[in-house]
Parts: sequence; structure tokens; C-alpha cells
Amino acid sequence: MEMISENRCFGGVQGVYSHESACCSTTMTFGLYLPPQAAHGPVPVLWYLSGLTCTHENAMVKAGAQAHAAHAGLALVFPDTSPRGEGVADDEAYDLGQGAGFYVNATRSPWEPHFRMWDYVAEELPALVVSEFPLDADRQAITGHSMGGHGALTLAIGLPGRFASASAFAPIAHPSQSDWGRKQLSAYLGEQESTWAAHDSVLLMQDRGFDGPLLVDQGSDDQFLDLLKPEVLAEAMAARRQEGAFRIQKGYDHSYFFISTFMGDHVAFHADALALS
Ligand SMILES: N[C@@H](CCC(=O)N[C@@H](CSC=O)C(=O)NCC(=O)O)C(=O)O
Repeated sequence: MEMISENRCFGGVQGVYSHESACCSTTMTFGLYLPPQAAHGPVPVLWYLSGLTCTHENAMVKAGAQAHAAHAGLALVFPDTSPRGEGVADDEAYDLGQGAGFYVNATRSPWEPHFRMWDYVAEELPALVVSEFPLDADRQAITGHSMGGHGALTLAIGLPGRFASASAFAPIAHPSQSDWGRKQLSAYLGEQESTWAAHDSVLLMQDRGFDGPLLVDQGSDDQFLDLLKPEVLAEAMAARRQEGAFRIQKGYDHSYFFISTFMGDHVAFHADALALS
């Protein structure tokens, strides 16, 4: 692992690191925030998965999460959204290929050799950060935005017992029935839709739900509402009697102004589930 930068931030350290990923067969970059409490021992971890077009950097510099994490004593991890590099497949559309990994393990050419973002976020990066930083692997939570909200919800439901709590900002809730999903899942996984079910929050919620508290925030003025399909997720949560809350935030759009407004609520929600408050 190589340190790219480390900056003092709210009494802790915001770092950026790169490493050779065996999983993605390329160099991957991630951000990691250690709160001041990490100087005294391992701290719990909140994963933040980002959306389409993002790198590790967008949320790190725009979500305003570090002040809240420092207050709660939580570390933050900001993974990239896809493998990158010259030898890595890409598409000219912003919503496929580099910057649009959709948190799945691709099984189709030309994506399959590098696009293994499920395994990267579920296995390889957790093992790396726990070995390199003072993090408590037994206390983890996950959140994300849009494509990253989809990733946070599907990983949380797909890995029972891993995350104490899950949350999402404007998640792509029902990708198997959305233009933000059908194109990507068929490209990465093939046309057989049964293979998509493990990567659709609504279908997972209908099937089994999440084994912890869940918080979802959705702006009423989000420009991508038709693609996100929040109402179907809200219905599925209610039908499942899923512990948690689905909130419509009046007047908010899809931007990081929305995310930064409610980030404090999400960090406090996870701190509570991780027994930090
Ligand atoms: N370029 C596209 C949409 C790009 C966009 O809005 N990306 C969002 C995530 S959308 C779902 O995953 C984002 O987080 N952008 C980065 C940022 O810093 O805001 C278009 O214009 O339609």
C-alpha cells in the first residue's frame, strides 16, 4: 500500500492511499478518515459508497462527513467506484465502465477481468484496511449515494451479520427495472435476469430484508426520481416491516448539498447502532 496524502482533519487524519488490487487486477485508490479516537485504539468503521462518475474523492471532499465522524469516533472509508487504468475496459457513456462499477462482480467480456467491485468492497479492501489501520472489524456500518446507495443496501442485505446498520442517500433502488441498472447489469452479468436479483435492493427487501436498522433519505426534487424508484423501496420496506425509516426530504435534489445536509443524521444513526452514543 502506498500513501498518497495525509491531512489533519477535525483532530484526526484524512488519508488517500493506493494499492495493487488482486481482485480488480489494477491499482486502486481509496480515502480513509481516522478520527482522533483512533490514537487510543481500534475504532468502528462506516463505509461510504459513491455514485456514478465519482472517484474516492467526491464524498471525501463534498459530503462533510469527517466532522461528524470525529465527534462520534468513527472511521470512514471511501472506496473508488470502479477499477481504472489504461488496460481496463471502459465505455464512452458516463454510466457504464470506469466510474460505474455498480458494485457487482462482472462475468461478461470485456468487463470480467477487472470489474469485481462486490468482492473488492466486501472482501479485499476490508482485509487491507483492517490490517493497516486501527479499525474494529467487528463494528462496521455502511452507507452510500445513488449507485453507491444501491451498493450499500445490496451489500448490507447480501452479507448478513457484517454491518450493524445501513443507510442510503437517494439509492438506485430497483436497478432491474430502471435505465440505471438494466443496461449495466446486462453488460456486467449477462441477459439472464435471475442473476441480477442479488443486486436489486427492492427484490432483496421483498425476499429477506436487512437484519439491522436501515435509514433512507430521498430528496423530493431529485432530478433522477424516475431512475431511482424510491417509492417501490418504501413499499417493500413497509411490506417487510423493515426496522428503520424512509424519509422524503422536501425540496432537496440529487447533489452533495443534499447529502451534506443529512450526513450528520446518518453518522449519528450509525453511531447509535454501533453503540457509540
Ligand atoms: N453526469 C450525469 C450524472 C452524474 C451524477 O449526477 N453523478 C452523481 C451520482 S448519480 C448516481 O449514481 C454524483 O455523485 N456525482 C458526483 C458529484 O460530485 O456530484 C448526468 O449529468 O446526467
